[in-house]
Amino acid sequence: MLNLDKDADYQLPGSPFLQVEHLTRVITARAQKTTLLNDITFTVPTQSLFTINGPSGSGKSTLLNMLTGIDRPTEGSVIFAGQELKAQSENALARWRGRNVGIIFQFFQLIPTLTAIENVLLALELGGGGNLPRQAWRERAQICLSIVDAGSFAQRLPAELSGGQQQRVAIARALANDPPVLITDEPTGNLDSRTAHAIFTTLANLTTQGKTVIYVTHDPQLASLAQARIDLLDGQIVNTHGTKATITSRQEEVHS
Ligand SMILES: Nc1ncnc2c1ncn2[C@@H]1O[C@H](COP(=O)(O)OP(=O)(O)OP(=O)(O)O)[C@@H](O)[C@H]1O
Repeated sequence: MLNLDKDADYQLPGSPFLQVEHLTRVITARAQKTTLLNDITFTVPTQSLFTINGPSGSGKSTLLNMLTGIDRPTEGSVIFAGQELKAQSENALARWRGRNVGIIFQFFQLIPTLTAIENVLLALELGGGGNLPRQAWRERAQICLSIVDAGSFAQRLPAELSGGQQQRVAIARALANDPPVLITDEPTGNLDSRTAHAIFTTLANLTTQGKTVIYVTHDPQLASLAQARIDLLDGQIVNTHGTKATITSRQEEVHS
């Protein structure tokens, strides 16, 4: 199990929270090899909002699955708060994910028969309650909803909420166990542009509360609002901003 050391250097804003080194993912099917990711190297600064941007098919989801330990690299490594992910067993990775990573999806994936606060409480139940005693969970769930301006929706079912409101509840759910990092896959892809910007701002504000947010999007305009980002194309990094990364196609180190 990965235990985060609250005093370690990676907790300082701007230091690397996540390091991805020479990551390659190759799939072999019927004797044919397909390279989905090719020699990806970058770092995500602690307490930043970091975007991974690229068009459909560029490798964003493949990369996310490596960052969350759902899939394993063919070569290279993912170093999360100083510890390499692939060194752990599947069970240990699943437990680690439950405690350390809040995941937010494009289609919210709230349980339709549970109210907003019950959805957050379920995350506490599944994630062990973030080291809080059970009697403190309801208060914690309400705080998480309030942090993302969803406190007044606590007793509503998902069907009684707009898309943006549902996504706020989903962010509250991701915060429930107080993970240091939130990973979001096209969280605004299903929302109109005004709501998308509001959700982006909400996620960006969480960096001031100690969270590192990794935000995957195909929207270059939203991506450009982030403090740091990489742009992917055909499984390679083609552009980078605000972080140390290697542009694969040119094979050069960039410090910006
Ligand atoms: N299991 C697989 N077998 C073969 N090819 C795959 C597999 N998974 C993904 N791919 C291919 O790898 C490339 C990257 O896919 P990926 O889903 O990571 O892209 P993406 O940027 O997330 O796209 P989108 O924005 O449409 O979700 C695509 O060309 C896809 O067809």
